[in-house]
Amino acid sequence: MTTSNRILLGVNIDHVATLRQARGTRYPDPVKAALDAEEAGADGITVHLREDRRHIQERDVLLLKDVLQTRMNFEMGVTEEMMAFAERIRPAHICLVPETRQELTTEGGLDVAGQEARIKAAVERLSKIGSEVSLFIDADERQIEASKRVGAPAIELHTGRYADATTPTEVADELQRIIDGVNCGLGEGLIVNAGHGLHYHNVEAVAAIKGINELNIGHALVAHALFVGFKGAVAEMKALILAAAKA
Ligand SMILES: CC(=O)[C@@H](O)[C@H](O)COP(=O)(O)O
Ligand SMILES: NCC(=O)COP(=O)(O)O
Repeated sequence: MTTSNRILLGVNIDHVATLRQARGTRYPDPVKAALDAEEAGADGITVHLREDRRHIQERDVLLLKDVLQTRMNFEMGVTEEMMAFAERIRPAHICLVPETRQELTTEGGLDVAGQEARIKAAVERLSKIGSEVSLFIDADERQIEASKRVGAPAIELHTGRYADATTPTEVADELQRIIDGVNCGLGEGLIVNAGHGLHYHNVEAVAAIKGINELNIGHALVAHALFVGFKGAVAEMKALILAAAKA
């Protein structure tokens, strides 16, 4: 079981593309944001190519594939279209996420336990191209154990409920759920990542959980970048999570 306090920052650049798509312009370019993020200390770049293409486009992923110095974490729904695209791109990491067109954002984790055969087949197929496959799931023992059974080497725990919690009791309960999930995942021998809805005011408690490998953060970084620039936003977040992990 890993109890290292080294923690990685995966920078999600989806919402740089959201701004571009809002006007159909060429700017801001998520590829430029990715390169700035790397210069500012990002350990990897996360992109979610949604079925509805509301932010990231194929063009972005193809360019990133050629220019990234770190590694790509490619988030995708479990569809034939995305499986074929991933096989073409061969990203270092693939995170399988649940997806619906109507949702405002990724509202819950992938139901691995409810569709083990389908997810197992996807994990096996994507592992063949050399990608490390992770499953974006709720911090729920049933889902974590199912993730292990389907052969995924990694999981990413959905921190959205923690981020949305409003009362101190709710926040404490949701944080405890994540802590239990991390320990359960590590106990199963999985690499445990976490993300969604993390920002400058709620990230430290999650970064302080021993054994978390990587936090994927996007929306808050893009928002803060409006005021301090993308490099500044990434550097601030990186400093915050490293300090919390060491404390
Ligand atoms: C899976 C995940 O948590 C991120 O990809 C996030 O979903 C990106 O933002 P949107 O959900 O707004 O597309
Ligand atoms: N997988 C979570 C992610 O990549 C970033 O989510 P958010 O910080 O944009 O909510």
